[in-house]
Amino acid sequence: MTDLELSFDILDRVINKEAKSNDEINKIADTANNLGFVTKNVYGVLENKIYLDYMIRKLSTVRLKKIHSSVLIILEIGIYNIHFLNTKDYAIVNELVELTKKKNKRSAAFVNAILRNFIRDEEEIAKIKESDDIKSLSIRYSLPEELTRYIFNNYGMEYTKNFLRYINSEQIISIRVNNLKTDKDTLKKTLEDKGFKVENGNLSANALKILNPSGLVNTDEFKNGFFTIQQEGSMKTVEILDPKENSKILDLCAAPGTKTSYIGEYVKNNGQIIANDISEEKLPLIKENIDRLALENIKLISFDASIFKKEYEGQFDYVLVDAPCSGLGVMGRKPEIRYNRSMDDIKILAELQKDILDQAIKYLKKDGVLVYSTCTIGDIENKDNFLFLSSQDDLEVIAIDGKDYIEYVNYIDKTDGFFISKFKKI
Ligand SMILES: C[S@@+](CC[C@H](N)C(=O)[O-])C[C@H]1O[C@@H](n2cnc3c(N)ncnc32)[C@H](O)[C@@H]1O
Repeated sequence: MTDLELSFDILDRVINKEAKSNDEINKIADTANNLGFVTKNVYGVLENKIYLDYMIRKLSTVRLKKIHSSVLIILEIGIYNIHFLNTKDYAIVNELVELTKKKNKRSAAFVNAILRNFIRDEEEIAKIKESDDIKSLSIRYSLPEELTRYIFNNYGMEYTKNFLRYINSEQIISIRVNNLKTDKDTLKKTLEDKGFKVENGNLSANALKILNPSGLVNTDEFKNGFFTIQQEGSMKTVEILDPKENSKILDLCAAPGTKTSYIGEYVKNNGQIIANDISEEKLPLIKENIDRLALENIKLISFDASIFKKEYEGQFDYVLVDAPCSGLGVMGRKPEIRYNRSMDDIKILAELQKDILDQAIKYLKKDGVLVYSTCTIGDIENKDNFLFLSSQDDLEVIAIDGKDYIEYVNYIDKTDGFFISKFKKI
C-alpha cells in the first residue's frame, strides 16, 4: 500500500468511523514507507478540513454533500498536498486518480478535473472571501463556527487568532521524568546520546521537551518506566494538588492514568491512592502505566463519580477531579476533536462536571484539598464551575501563584490549553 493510500484509510476511519487519529497512526508505524508523510497528511487534512472543503466547494459543480465520502477525502488529500505541502507535481494528481478508481471508479474524471483546475487557479480559489471576521477565522483555521465564536466571546480576537494558529502548528511533546527510577539530568543525557533533541520544560521542573519525538516510545527508557509522555499543564495539575506522603488520595476520573501515576511518583510510593473511572474497560490502561512505572499502593475501581458513594464520605486528604470535558485545549494533538464537539455538548459536560464536583466535596476530610482541572478552555466548563465551587459554604479557594485559578494559554505557555483550580474543605 502506498503512503497516500495509508493516509486515505486512516482519514476514512477517523472521519467516518469515529477512530482516533493517534491510535490509527500508531497502528501503521511499521507499515508506512514514510511515517512522517502519512502523519502530515492525516493531521494536515484534519486540521484544515473546513478550509479544504471551502475550496472544493468553489471548484465543484456537485454539492459537497452529494460527493461520495471516499471521493471527498481523496480531494481533501489532493488539495492539502498541493496547497499546504506545495506539491505542484501532476504525479500526485495521477496517484489520487488511480486511488479513486479503486474506491469509486466513476468519480475518477471528476477528481482529475477538480485537482487540475485547482493547480491552474490556486491563488484565487484559496482566497477566503467572508465579511464576518469570525466566519473567516473559522474557515482559515478549520474550527466550526460556533466554537470559534465561543472562543472569541470568551477571550477576544487576539487570543482566538493565536490559539487557532497554535493548534494547527506542530505541537511540542514533553515527558515527565520518573524520579523513582532516574533523574532529569541522567535521562536527558541518555536520550541525547540516542539522538533525541532534549530541552528543559517551560512550566514543570520535572519536564523535558523532546523536539524530535519519533521513536520515543520504542526506547528502553520508556519501556522501563523512566518517563511518561505528558503535557506540562497536565503535570502542573498534580504539582498544584501537591499531595503529601502517607496521605489518602482519590483520583475520581483517572483513565488512562497519566495523573494517577504522577501522584504515585510524587508521594514516592508512600500513599493510599484510589483511581476511579466510569469506564471499566479503561482500567487496564491505568494498570499498564502503574506497572511500567513500578508504582505501588494504587487501587483501581470503577463507578460513576456523579453518584454519591457513602463509604468515601470524609475519607480523603486529597481529591482530584480531572473532569471529562470538551477537550478544546488538546485539539492540537487530537485534531478530530473539533468536529465532534458542539456548544450543546459543552453545556451537558458542564452539568456532569458539577454533579461530579458535588460528590467530590463530600469525600474530603476537614482541611482536605480538592483540585478541579480540565483540558479545555472557555468559561462554561472552567470559570463557571470555579464560581460554583467557590460559592460552596464548606470550601475555601486556595490561590495558585496569587490567582484564583490557572488557565494555561497554548501559544504563550507552549502546552495544551489547561485549567486548574484548588480548594480546601473547611
Ligand atoms: C480527562 S479524562 C481523565 C484523564 C486522566 N485524569 C489522566 O490524566 O490520564 C476524563 C475521564 O473521566 C471519565 N469519566 C467520564 N464520566 C465519568 C463519571 N461520571 N465518573 C467517573 N469517570 C468519568 C472518562 O472515562 C475519562 O477517562
